[in-house]
Amino acid sequence: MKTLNVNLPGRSYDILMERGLLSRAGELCRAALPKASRLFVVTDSTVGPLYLNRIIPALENTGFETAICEIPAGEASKCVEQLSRLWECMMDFGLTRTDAVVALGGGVVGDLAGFAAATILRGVDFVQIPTTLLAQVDSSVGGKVAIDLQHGKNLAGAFWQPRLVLMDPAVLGTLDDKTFADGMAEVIKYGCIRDAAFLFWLEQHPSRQEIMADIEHVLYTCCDIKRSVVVEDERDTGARMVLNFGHTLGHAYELAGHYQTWTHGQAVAAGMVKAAELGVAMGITPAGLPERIGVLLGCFGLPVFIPCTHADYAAAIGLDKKGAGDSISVILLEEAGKAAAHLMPKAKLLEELK
Ligand SMILES: NC(=O)c1ccc[n+]([C@@H]2O[C@H](COP(=O)([O-])OP(=O)(O)OC[C@H]3O[C@@H](n4cnc5c(N)ncnc54)[C@H](O)[C@@H]3O)[C@@H](O)[C@H]2O)c1
Ligand SMILES: O=C(O)C(=O)C[C@@H](O)[C@H](O)[C@H](O)COP(=O)(O)O
Ligand SMILES: [Zn+2]
Repeated sequence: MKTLNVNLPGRSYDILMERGLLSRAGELCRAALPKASRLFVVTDSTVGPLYLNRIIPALENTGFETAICEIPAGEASKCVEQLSRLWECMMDFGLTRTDAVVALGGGVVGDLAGFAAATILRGVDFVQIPTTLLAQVDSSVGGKVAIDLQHGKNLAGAFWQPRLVLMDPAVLGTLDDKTFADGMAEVIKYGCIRDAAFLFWLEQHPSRQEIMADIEHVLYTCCDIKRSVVVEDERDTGARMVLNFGHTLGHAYELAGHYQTWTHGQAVAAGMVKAAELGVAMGITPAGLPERIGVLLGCFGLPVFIPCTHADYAAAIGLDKKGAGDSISVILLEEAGKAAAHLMPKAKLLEELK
């Protein structure tokens, strides 16, 4: 089993990766949650029918009492109505402060269940069991939990670290190609921002089949980068901002498509290419890098361009959490494998996007 530790003071936790780990969820949750007797399992309408029959017996066989809450699959569930439904169901179940929440699903389930855990009874423990590639390489690690508001993406949330992250790469076998590709957008992001050798390795393995043949290497590399960045800057005030490469513009594309036309992974893909082009125009990113990233994204069927109005760009820039007054930190590539935040006036960024 591969293990990484997210070493944060008072809330350090392990990320465990191994094929077949789902069946060992009971013993592993028991070790991480010694005081818990009840586990509130949140999943979605696609993942539940696929994997609950393995998780629930594993949890109950180690003495946990469980309740299940299934949300409709999809981004629309990252909303205040589903959050409130989870809160009420947790109270129906009799959840106490020593109990815990289990998020079994993709980034939507993890973000929503994590925020419910952060807020119910002023905070209970939670465990992430990510089932998409995106959730395994990114959203299950680092403690950003949130829901979307009508104004925009992830606008109500918290920093609330899980007690344990359990990754079973075997579950990726049931993903459709489009959802697998969404995860590849974030995988490619890690190569762009922190690891030129990994970016090169991805270029030598440009298909789902080749990635899956070495999936433990991919999960470990991405989670190790995320772990190191989060440990340096848990609250996203400096170093962590590089994880947002492609996201300011990506969130604009998600907003422009009302969170239905473009998935998060697709929007981030196009956002990374646009941010790289912006970097070239500003003399920060080497020429040719946007095309290089675009070719790799294209190998997985990800979009390299998404049309967006000036008004949608303006709205997303105004809501971006990297904003400070009239300025915003824009994440640009200084070379392949090296990203940095550049503070600039929001008006100048908007001008550059014209
Ligand atoms: N918290 C963070 O740090 C962070 C990081 C990146 C993304 N996110 C958020 O994550 C969300 C996107 O996550 P996502 O791409 O996992 O989307 P998702 O959770 O909507 O999952 C995508 C689809 O795959 C299905 N699915 C999940 N696991 C499956 C499996 N093993 N087999 C078959 N189908 C499966 C789901 O039911 C859903 O229909 C966005 O809301 C994004 O903002 C958060
Ligand atoms: O963990 C982070 O930090 C990230 O920025 C990871 C992103 O991939 C993720 O999409 C995150 O949810 C974006 O957060 P936000 O602060 O831009 O809402
Ligand atoms: Zn993201």
